[in-house]
Amino acid sequence: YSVAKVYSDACEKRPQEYWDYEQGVTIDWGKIYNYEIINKIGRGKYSEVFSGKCVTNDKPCVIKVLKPVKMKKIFRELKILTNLTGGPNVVALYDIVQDKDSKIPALIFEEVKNVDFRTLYPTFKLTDIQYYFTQLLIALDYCHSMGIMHRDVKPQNVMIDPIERKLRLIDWGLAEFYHPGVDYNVRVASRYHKGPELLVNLNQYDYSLDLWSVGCMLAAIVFKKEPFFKGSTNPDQLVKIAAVLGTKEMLQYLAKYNLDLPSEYDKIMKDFTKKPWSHFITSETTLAVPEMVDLIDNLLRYDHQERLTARETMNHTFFNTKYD
Ligand SMILES: CN1CCn2c1nc1c(Br)c(Br)c(Br)c(Br)c12
Ligand code: NA
Repeated sequence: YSVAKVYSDACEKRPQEYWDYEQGVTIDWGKIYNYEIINKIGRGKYSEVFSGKCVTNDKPCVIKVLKPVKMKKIFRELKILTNLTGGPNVVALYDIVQDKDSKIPALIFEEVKNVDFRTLYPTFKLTDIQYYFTQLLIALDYCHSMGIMHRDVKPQNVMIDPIERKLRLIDWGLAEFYHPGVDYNVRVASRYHKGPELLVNLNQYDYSLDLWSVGCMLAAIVFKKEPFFKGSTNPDQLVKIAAVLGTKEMLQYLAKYNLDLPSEYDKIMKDFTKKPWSHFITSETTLAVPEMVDLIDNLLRYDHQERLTARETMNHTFFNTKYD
């Protein structure tokens, strides 16, 4: 049994209609003809994404056309977006429209002039990491305080416009409301950013899952290894984590929660010694200052209960140190 260290009552202290998306959502549908598609900018498992224009005010927008999935999942994303929109560094939802014949909903968002992380991150100095990760943590502390886990934090879902120094957390399609004691689906997040809890079927996870993903993002930037844990399959993802955090430590983690190592690991798990973070420091990793290494060490913990919360992370010495 595991309960979130913070914000465990965020949903129960709000009215049922705040978090209960099962009973459907009253959608105030906008007009699809108010929006023009300009071109396709992305496609995912659950959606196709286009740059667009709002014809009433000539403002650029992003149009996320949902692929036909269960209405329950659509209701969940809509409820979460309407609860969070307007919150700090959460992508703003402008409108919800429906394609007449296909009935498929499309979400209209504010546009972020995003620069791809593979291009942007290598340019980061310590001051940029301090600035942008503070903005990301503000978004995460906000959604966690609103009783919502994002569950898909990764560079592809963090839009950054370096000109305006604007950051927006996007893609709330896997986000979920947190209730203590609920067993959640472990098939969430994207492989390289999946927390150990998802890989050992610890279903009663919480907001701290998102902080594992933040740790993965920081380690990849600072140790110049994108992604930091690169599993070829979900089971291999845990092997890659154990190769760094240690196998003995993993077994101690499993024992604490009375979990057995799922059988798919029998043939692939090896007996790894825990690596000190100094193992990843080279003459190239100039960003790996002691405060950053300590921060990563306090995020990349097997045990989700040991990880820093979003608020604790923002208050870590790394963010309060002046680097020239
Ligand atoms: C695949 N790409 C590239 C840029 N970009 C993509 N998906 C986006 C979504 Br969903 C939103 Br909402 C916003 Br805002 C931006 Br910008 C997006
Ligand atoms: Na989105």
